[in-house]
Amino acid sequence: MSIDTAEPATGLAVRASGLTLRYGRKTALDDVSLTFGAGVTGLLGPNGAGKTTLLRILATAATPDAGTLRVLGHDPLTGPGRLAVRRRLGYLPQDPGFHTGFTAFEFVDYVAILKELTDRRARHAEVRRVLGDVGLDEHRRSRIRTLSGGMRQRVALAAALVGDPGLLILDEPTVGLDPQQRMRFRELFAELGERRVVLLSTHQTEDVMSLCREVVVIDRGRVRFAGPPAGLAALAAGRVWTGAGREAGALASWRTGNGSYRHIGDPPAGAELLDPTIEDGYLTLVDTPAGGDRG
Ligand SMILES: Nc1ncnc2c1ncn2[C@@H]1O[C@H](COP(=O)(O)OP(=O)(O)OP(=O)(O)O)[C@@H](O)[C@H]1O
Repeated sequence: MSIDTAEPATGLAVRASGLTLRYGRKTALDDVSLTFGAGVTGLLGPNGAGKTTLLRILATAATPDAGTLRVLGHDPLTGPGRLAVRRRLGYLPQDPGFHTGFTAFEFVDYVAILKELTDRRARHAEVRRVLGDVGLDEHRRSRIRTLSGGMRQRVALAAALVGDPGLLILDEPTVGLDPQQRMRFRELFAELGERRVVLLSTHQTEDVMSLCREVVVIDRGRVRFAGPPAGLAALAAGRVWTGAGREAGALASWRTGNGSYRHIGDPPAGAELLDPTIEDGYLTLVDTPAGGDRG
């Protein structure tokens, strides 16, 4: 795929090598190397894994203690490189820091001004376009403080989409959304990923399955997996089975809707094996308490 945001020689949009970031004694990212290009890349990992820290570095909101980085062909660790990346970036942070007295329109317009959209008419048309894309056109005059959590999330996404940036970095964009909206957002992200670079962190393995070309799993600051979603599921091949009751030796076990149990780990001889999902692959990678029961 030819995309104006990727490096012509490699087709890659982001190349990170040896990224390390410490908060005091806590190492949040530990020698992280990864590359990705156009399309939607998912970032999975347990709470505290380092996802937000990594996204903040890629979005030029944090500086690593060590490592090298190329984003859209620029080095964001230099002043000019940082500016060039920021001009082509849409970032949805975990905590967008709204001015809650603003209306949805005013907030997105404010972000559009910061993004250097100077022509008023064209800017307002762009603000209406992105509010429409996230299904908020009717609520554009509502003050943010009066909107629900899911609607605020949509305002934040609209702000990230302003100016049609070549690189979108989205920190848990579907959190707090109802199933209909989540579906709608998946469609939107898939469409954006056709001609843009989209990196999104999520706890939803369904998002990854339905959307992502590549998935990166991080745990305790380190990359544990990088590859296509099917490759993540394949990690659990031969390690998922079903049975009538609990199994103490399983890595994780849970009761499913039909009353049977699904287990991950080393199956006993003669076990009825199941096709693994991405979630199964993920659970074999990240630490789960032995015999962990997810209800
Ligand atoms: N400003 C900070 N000061 C100290 N420690 C921090 C700070 N920010 C993050 N951390 C720690 O760094 C680690 C990585 O945090 P990060 O927010 O990147 O994880 P995450 O994968 O995004 O988690 P979650 O899924 O819960 O959002 C965690 O142990 C966290 O407690």
